[in-house]
Amino acid sequence: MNIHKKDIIIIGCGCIGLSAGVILLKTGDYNVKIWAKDLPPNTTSNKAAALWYPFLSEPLDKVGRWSQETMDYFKKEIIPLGVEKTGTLTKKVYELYRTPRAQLPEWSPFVPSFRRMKKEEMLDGYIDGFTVEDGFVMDTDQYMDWLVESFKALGGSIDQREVVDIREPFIYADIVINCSGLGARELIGDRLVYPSRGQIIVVDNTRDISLMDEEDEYQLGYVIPRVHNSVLGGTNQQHNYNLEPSKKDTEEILDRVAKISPQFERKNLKILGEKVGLRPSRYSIRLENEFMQDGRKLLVHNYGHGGSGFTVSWGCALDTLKLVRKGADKLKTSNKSDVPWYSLLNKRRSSSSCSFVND
Ligand SMILES: Cc1cc2nc3c(=O)[nH]c(=O)nc-3n(C[C@H](O)[C@H](O)[C@H](O)COP(=O)(O)OP(=O)(O)OC[C@H]3O[C@@H](n4cnc5c(N)ncnc54)[C@H](O)[C@@H]3O)c2cc1C
Ligand SMILES: CC(C)CC(=O)C(=O)O
Repeated sequence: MNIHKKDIIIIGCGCIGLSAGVILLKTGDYNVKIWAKDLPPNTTSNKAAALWYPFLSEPLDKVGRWSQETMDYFKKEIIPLGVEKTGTLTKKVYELYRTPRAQLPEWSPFVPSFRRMKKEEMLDGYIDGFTVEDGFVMDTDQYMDWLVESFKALGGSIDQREVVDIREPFIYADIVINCSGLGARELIGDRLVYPSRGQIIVVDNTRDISLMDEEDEYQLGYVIPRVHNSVLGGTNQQHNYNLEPSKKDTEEILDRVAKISPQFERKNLKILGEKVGLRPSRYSIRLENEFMQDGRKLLVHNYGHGGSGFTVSWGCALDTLKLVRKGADKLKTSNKSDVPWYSLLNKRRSSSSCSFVND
């Protein structure tokens, strides 16, 4: 531990916490520890498809910028390392519609390669669609393992521990980054974050393009070919905490992808497994500073990424670094005469729970 560097504790070891940790460590200015209740492969992140595609996350202008910054980061820092190392493949992304779409996705101006699909690219039964020529897809477990390895190689350390009181990590560090995903509901009492249950089916590899029929944002039909297998999806069931795969959902997903193209009919597929994850949904991704203990401690919130955690991860990590730099300069130094803050713990417990500021 280098005493000239500021200590930072990140709560959360999903794609958001790990990406933030890598960016902070790359500056050389911080000692960074991750504290997390669940580690890969037992995080929501590990249940993702995962495709670069902004989905179920707001605000769309910021999601557009974060998605483009993430795409740039993947192109410069991850794709060149090779698919064997990171499990990441560049992938054309197609979104198909059976009805005409007047409205382009609001994030599209931020993605130069975004365009409407040409007639000749359409599949039977579809009359409109969009494509992103330079998207990418990750074999999620392999990518998460690479993220953990990268974080540790930069000097980061990971403690598997649950944080019951948000004030606890501040005993050890003046700066804490809250990347707790859905856990923010309990950790800081943010009832605005809620689960959107997603179920996927892992199958033997299919044809080499990503296809999504998003006619209905709750009953999704998508096929995402990855390095070692393909993912079929999906569901979007709000406020549903069930982590067990549902037979009914599997059947309905198989029916939906069969409608995309006959090649995805059940008889042509070999099912390898099913996964369920609870997307940390929120009306708006929370990425902001909160000063604690009379301005002596800095809590940076980075949670609520819904269906886009991987798609915005590096853009949000770069903004987290900006927030840390901005916030650290404003921190009041604790002087000796101060009452040690943890002696307020009991007093504090009798007052209202941790408040949080809406965006
Ligand atoms: C089926 C499915 C498919 C998806 N597909 C895609 C996709 O194709 N592309 C895409 O971009 N996104 C996709 N997503 C969304 C993506 O998975 C999420 O947005 C992302 O995983 C959120 O990352 P996170 O790090 O915030 O959360 P998580 O991965 O849930 O990590 C949260 C971490 O915080 C820890 N934690 C929480 N509370 C506490 C506490 N009190 N104390 C200590 N630790 C705590 C947890 O243990 C965990 O380590 C998909 C999601 C699902 C479910
Ligand atoms: C292909 C994507 C729409 C999948 C996704 O982001 C999700 O299911 O959350």
